[in-house]
Amino acid sequence: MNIAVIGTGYVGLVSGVCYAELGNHVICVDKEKDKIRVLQEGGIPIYEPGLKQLADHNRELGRLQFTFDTLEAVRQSDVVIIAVGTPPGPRGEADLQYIEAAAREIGDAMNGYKVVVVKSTVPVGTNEKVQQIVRSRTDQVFDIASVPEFLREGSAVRDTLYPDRIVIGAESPQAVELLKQLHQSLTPEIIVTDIRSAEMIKYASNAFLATKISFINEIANICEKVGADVTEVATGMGLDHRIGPHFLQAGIGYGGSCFPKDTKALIQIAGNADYDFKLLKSVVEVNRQQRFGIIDKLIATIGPMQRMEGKKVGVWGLAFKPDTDDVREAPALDIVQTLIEHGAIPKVYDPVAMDNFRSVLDHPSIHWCRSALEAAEEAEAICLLTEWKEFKQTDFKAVEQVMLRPLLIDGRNIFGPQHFKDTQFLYYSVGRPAFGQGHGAMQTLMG
Ligand SMILES: NC(=O)c1ccc[n+]([C@@H]2O[C@H](COP(=O)([O-])OP(=O)(O)OC[C@H]3O[C@@H](n4cnc5c(N)ncnc54)[C@H](O)[C@@H]3O)[C@@H](O)[C@H]2O)c1
Ligand SMILES: O=c1ccn([C@@H]2O[C@H](COP(=O)(O)OP(=O)(O)O[C@H]3O[C@H](CO)[C@@H](O)[C@H](O)[C@H]3O)[C@@H](O)[C@H]2O)c(=O)[nH]1
Repeated sequence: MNIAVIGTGYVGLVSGVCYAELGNHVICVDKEKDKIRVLQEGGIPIYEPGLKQLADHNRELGRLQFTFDTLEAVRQSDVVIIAVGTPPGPRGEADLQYIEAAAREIGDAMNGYKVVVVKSTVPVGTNEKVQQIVRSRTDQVFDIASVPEFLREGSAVRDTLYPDRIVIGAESPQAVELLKQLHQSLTPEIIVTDIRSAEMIKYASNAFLATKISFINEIANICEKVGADVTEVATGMGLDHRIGPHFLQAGIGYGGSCFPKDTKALIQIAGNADYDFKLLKSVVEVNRQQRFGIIDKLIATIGPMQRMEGKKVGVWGLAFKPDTDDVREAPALDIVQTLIEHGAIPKVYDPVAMDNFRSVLDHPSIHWCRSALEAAEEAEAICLLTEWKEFKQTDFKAVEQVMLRPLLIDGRNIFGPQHFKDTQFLYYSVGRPAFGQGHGAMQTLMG
């Protein structure tokens, strides 16, 4: 099949590469010329494990191309996939300007029957809007379909090649048939729905996962007060098949380009339909507060924020999750900002997200470090915000030597007591008892 993908970001690029891997001819389009130039020269503009090898392989086979010429790409294709961004507008609603522009460009390029697929996450009714826009600019016959994307950054290639399910929202049997053919080798779990339900499945899935995270984070907060361990609680809950073990990892809450924006967009979608989505509003509020639990623990150990002036605090991890360079809505942005506001000196380190972080939050107080150890030097505390594998292998005896005070506040619960048994470390995490020297401090925290 000949496929054009409009928008070569995290979703468009991974999807394009994977569709090529299935044997299709794919041409990926983007407006950002620098991005396309990097891709045309054999590079990959994002950090995503396994993507470069797969892209190289398909480039060599001549099945994968990159262009900024939408007209040319659409004309060569039977299926046109829209994967542009749908960022949050001022009230949290999805901003559809990129979707609408892409629809206009596709309409202008139509030269025969095509299926136009919306893969971007869009509010219910958007596919109909795309259909109207394309229709208003061409007499050619075409069909529209919603095929929402469920990949996660950091495991995007695997998620795309081995998805739990494919959702096809379409009315036309011809479009359904073509899209079933395109996806049939990926999974037997292909569900065909009406377009509006497909659009809703995406938001409902993300909102549900976000709810699980905020739920376990509230349980963690209660565990801290009553002296229970949230990791034991989550294990015990997760063994019930009706609950399942996934997305019960307590910590500083969810970030990223999807959960924060999609939960707020669904609240707006509900509001526009005159429905007050109270549960989801609480999920968002719990998540907003959760990241500041790190700051509360710093205060409980180092002292009030007024006393943070000039104190160095190591920050391990800036990306919103490991194995990505994406910092969109990363908890680290709020935490580093709060440290700066109180006069502290954040010494930050991330294996891949340093440049992206600096492009969003640059400040003279921030020390940009080349290693986790450098970020720990002369620090009063380390805040671990992203569970990168390299942090799990830390030699804490070496880290202890370079810190002013061996204190680790782990926002992702990645360590156990054995990591600190031969050290002077005081260790805090989320929803678990403290280990090490400072049990007294934990009692203070628990009030
Ligand atoms: N990032 C994820 O993990 C993920 C997963 C599932 C779904 N989604 C959804 O997929 C969509 C895309 O997300 P993303 O993270 O890939 O966004 P992104 O910002 O990484 O990429 C979007 C790309 O579209 C390009 N673009 C915008 N208008 C264009 C146009 N008219 N023609 C060509 N290119 C254009 C931009 O330059 C950008 O490179 C969003 O709706 C998002 O909610 C994202
Ligand atoms: O138990 C958990 C699981 C995740 N997280 C956090 O939740 C956020 C999102 O993580 P994850 O879902 O793994 O990454 P995303 O790439 O944001 O993927 C989500 O958002 C995508 C965009 O819509 C969807 O396609 C995916 O299905 C959905 O999982 C990250 O900050 C994680 O640290 C937790 O705090 N606890």
